[in-house]
Amino acid sequence: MSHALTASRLRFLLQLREKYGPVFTVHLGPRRVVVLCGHEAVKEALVDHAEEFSGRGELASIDRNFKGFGVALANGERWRQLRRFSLTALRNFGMGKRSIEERIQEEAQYLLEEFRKTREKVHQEIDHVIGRNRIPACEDRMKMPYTDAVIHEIQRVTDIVPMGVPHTVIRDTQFRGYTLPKGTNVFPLLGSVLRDAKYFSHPEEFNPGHFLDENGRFKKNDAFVPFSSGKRVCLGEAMARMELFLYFTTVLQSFSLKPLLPPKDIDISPKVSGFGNVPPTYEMCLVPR
Ligand code: HEM
Repeated sequence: MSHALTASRLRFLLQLREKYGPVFTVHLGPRRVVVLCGHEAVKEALVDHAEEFSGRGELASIDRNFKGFGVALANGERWRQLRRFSLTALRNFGMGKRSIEERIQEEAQYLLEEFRKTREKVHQEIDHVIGRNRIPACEDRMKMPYTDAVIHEIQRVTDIVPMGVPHTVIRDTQFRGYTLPKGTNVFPLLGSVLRDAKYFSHPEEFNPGHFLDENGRFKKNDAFVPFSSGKRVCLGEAMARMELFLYFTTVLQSFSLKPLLPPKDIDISPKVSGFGNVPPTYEMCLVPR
């Protein structure tokens, strides 16, 4: 089992889902892991049973360094206090900007080809709402449903944390007729939610229409969970979403993005795919508009 998981973990787990349904158990060596697939199972666990599923599971590759410290990997009272403290700190100081900008740059490049098709409409919306004479502001987002939908779709398709970050149940928990003993690890497969065919009409395609109604207004989608959900939901979500918006509109206000290769020759498959999807690097031209 662990060999198959190393080779292509996510694909393998999704194959098991075909056979066993959206909730099943795998054994990773001595470790029992309950895997959750699709919007309904993930929401039922992380939101409807938020408290029980709020523990952080094991992440061998980084546990060695963190040793249970740090808000993302801590549990129990330490986690509660760190989370409260970090939220307040983020609100007060607006931290985390640099790291998020780096991620945004990667995502923007990853989607270059698909983005080409939608670029014109984003440019039009920017020119109409913001113009060329001032820098974009947070409030503009509400008036720019198409751009907002494009950014949502980029996050959905790039799917940067496809297997979620492991959780544990903090006490014995009844879930869909199963008993999960306290401490059972849980993988919420966020990628399977972001491509849940019940919630996205063309899950494998890049289509901003997934987030627009027939009148072109922004349409929320419950299965949009790149930041996960429930008590462990990404602490930086609000900041990251604002940064994404400001970064994209600021770049596209002044530039057109041009790939160096014909779009059909650009390989957008991730360079590494495990807990994170790491996009390949690209070269492109920023042409002043
Ligand atoms: C596009 C950018 C980002 C994405 C897609 C993302 C995604 C995620 C995901 C999937 C989780 C795991 C949630 C879970 O356990 O179910 C997470 C946790 C977390 N994220 Fe983010 N994140 C992003 C940016 C940020 C930023 C900018 C910050 C800090 C300012 C941040 C801070 C955290 C922290 C502290 C946790 C752990 C929360 C906890 O365990 O209680 N993230 N993020």
